[in-house]
Amino acid sequence: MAVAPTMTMQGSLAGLQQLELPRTSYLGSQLGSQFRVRQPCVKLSPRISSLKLHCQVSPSSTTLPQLNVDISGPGKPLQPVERTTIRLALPSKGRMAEDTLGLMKDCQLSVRKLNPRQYIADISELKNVEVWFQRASDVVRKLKTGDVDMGIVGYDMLREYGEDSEDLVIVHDALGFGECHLAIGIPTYGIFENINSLNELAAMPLWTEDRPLRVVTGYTYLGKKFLEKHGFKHVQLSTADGALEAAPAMGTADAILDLVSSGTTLRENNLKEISGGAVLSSQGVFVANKKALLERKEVLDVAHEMLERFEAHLTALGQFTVVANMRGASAEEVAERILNNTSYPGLQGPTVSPVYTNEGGTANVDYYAITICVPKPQLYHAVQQLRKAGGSGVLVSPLTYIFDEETPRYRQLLENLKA
Ligand SMILES: Nc1ncnc2c1ncn2[C@@H]1O[C@H](COP(=O)(O)OP(=O)(O)OP(=O)(O)O)[C@@H](O)[C@H]1O
Ligand SMILES: O=P(O)(O)OC[C@H]1O[C@H](OP(=O)(O)OP(=O)(O)O)[C@H](O)[C@@H]1O
Repeated sequence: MAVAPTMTMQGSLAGLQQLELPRTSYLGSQLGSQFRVRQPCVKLSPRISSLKLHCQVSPSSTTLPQLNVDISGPGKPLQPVERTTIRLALPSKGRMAEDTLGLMKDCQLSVRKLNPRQYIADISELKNVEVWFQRASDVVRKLKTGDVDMGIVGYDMLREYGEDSEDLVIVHDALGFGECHLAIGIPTYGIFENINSLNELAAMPLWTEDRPLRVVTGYTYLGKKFLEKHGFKHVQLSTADGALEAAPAMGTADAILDLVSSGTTLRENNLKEISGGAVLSSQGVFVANKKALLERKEVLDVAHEMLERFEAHLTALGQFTVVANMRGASAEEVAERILNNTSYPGLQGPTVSPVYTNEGGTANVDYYAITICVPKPQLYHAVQQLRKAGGSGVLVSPLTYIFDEETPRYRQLLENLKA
């Protein structure tokens, strides 16, 4: 992809209050070339003296070029134009994109892209919500600036690009996909053969100002903080976009700092993890811009609804409803038998209800139906316990959603917003 030179518009912005860049507009006539603009709308201060437009263009490309707008001059920072729509940013590619859309679908949130080439979609169940597909790093950046209100991203990316910003607040911290950890990897051979902990790595006399420990990583913010905190004095961090595991064998780095999931990539490249070398554990998280939640009730309401749907689905994952009939003297007696003889009483306790038969149209108080909820690995054990306690006709069905009372996560969110 060819990179176009930076273009600068100077001196023409004297009285310009607002520059509208609708998604579909072309700035061709002004710039002498055609650019489709992503940034929907920005407001400029009249004190701004120059506008720089950088972009990547490929005449043959079918994808939309990215346009970044930098403002120079003594102007005030850009203020996003007030908008009434609620923006949700989702990862545009890779495993996180697929898993995120899978979660949304499982929660009955249908993300509809009007056109596969577009970066925007809607959700039929959530009116007034715009979905913007972005690279993970941009999801975080745009959450920070308030250009989007909510987003889903890996916790690793949130920490790396969020840079501990107070403008971001986690609404759900465990979406159940993208599970991995960020860790140091060093060679299993050569001078590292007997190095098995971070302390041992830091204490190697080899590292000096002239010959620092060279670490290649996509996580320079987290990596720098982590290594400094653990007493590394002479470190040189470099970045690469992928295949970091090749760097030590190529001789371009001593160690890597990258994501590990199964550990296969490390192993197959003769690298190992070391004790104390894990920076953080990560999985998909649901994040929001704090100001948007505090100042726009409609954003908080949508975040609440999405949180409830996520919780209901994730709590139910791997749980089964078990229904059995049981003879008994009374509902209380049956409930007591369940509580005393089984390990799975249900959410608050067993549901016990009388079974009505056709005989004479009266309640047959001898039989009760009981309902409990059991995690998948314990299913067979639970059925055995129920049978022992007198249960028969046991029916098992998977649970789709568990909507509990107000979720602890929502209470926590409200607390965090007060802080
Ligand atoms: N091996 C893995 N197992 C599980 N989750 C992973 C793994 N590798 C990465 N992830 C998670 O998926 C996210 C995206 O990783 P992936 O490698 O798919 O992105 P990418 O396509 O390289 O991203 P981009 O190019 O947009 O920066 C990571 O930030 C992390 O949260
Ligand atoms: O422990 P493992 O299960 O082997 O996974 C770890 C690998 O997964 C990620 O790469 P990915 O497969 O996303 O490719 P990438 O290097 O292009 O990001 C990560 O960067 C590691 O290389």
